Amino acid sequence: MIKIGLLGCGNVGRIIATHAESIQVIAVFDIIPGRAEELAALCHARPYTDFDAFMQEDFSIVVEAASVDAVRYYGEAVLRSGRDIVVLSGGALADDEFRERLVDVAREAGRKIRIPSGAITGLDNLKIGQVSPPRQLLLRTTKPPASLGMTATARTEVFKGLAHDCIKQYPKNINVAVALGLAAGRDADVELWVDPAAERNIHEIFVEGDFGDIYIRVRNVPSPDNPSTSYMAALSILTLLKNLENPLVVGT
Ligand SMILES: NC(=O)C1=CN([C@@H]2O[C@H](COP(=O)(O)OP(=O)(O)OC[C@H]3O[C@@H](n4cnc5c(N)ncnc54)[C@H](OP(=O)(O)O)[C@@H]3O)[C@@H](O)[C@H]2O)C=CC1
Ligand SMILES: O=C([O-])CC(=O)C(=O)O
Repeated sequence: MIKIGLLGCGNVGRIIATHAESIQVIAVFDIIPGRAEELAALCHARPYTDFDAFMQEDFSIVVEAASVDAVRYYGEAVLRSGRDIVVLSGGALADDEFRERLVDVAREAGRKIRIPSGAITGLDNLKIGQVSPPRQLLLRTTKPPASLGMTATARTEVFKGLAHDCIKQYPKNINVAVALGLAAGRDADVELWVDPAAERNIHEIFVEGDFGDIYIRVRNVPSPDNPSTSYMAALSILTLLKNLENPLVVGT
């Protein structure tokens, strides 16, 4: 069974801890002591609020479900310790300098940085963009206003521009756009909308290239404890972990 260290004991952390069937959560880390203790009790792990102490535990992979800042603070140390890292807050990698350094560290350490598909689908074959760059790569995301901590009486566009700029303004809401760009090999265009009539987090992906064109619409159920995070994101991590040691690899 894969032994994991869980970095972040919020909404996604809780779902992972309560569905840990093909994995063993050894240790959990959060800046808030009560959250770490509560989650540790759920999955019989040990709780930590001190990162260095957390890293002394016996796990082979760290699952980050915390924040863009957490990836920046701890990503390098995880890789240098000889562990892989699953990064859900992939927005951290929108910063070219940081991403290149992290990839260099991973290469030197012989480890992997794994970006799950998270709250969208289609990342597998969007990687064809690395071979044949797409002419269009657009993510249109629509969320209930409360997800972004705002109120609105009508459908409103709150951001239009590039993913690497959008993530600076909305680090808890648009990690998906950065993942999309990392897969396709170019920064994605983003439209971020709030809609008081929206009951789901909707991600629409538009791609056009030499291969033809793609339209994907994902209508995600918000997570029980954090409406800005779709439930699919936690399922995506659980699936990634379940397949880590499977010799049969499906998808590009
Ligand atoms: N790529 C994708 O498709 C998706 C990415 N995400 C991202 O995944 C992450 C986790 O989501 P979710 O579980 O819903 O978020 P939550 O806010 O519910 O949980 C995150 C937890 O991590 C803690 N935390 C934040 N920063 C640090 C840090 N530096 N060190 C230790 N603990 C920290 C938070 O504490 P505090 O509350 O005090 O900040 C909180 O307890 C978010 O960044 C989210 O944006 C989510 C969905 C999809
Ligand atoms: O990408 C993110 O940060 C979160 C998101 O949009 C979702 O969960 O639907």
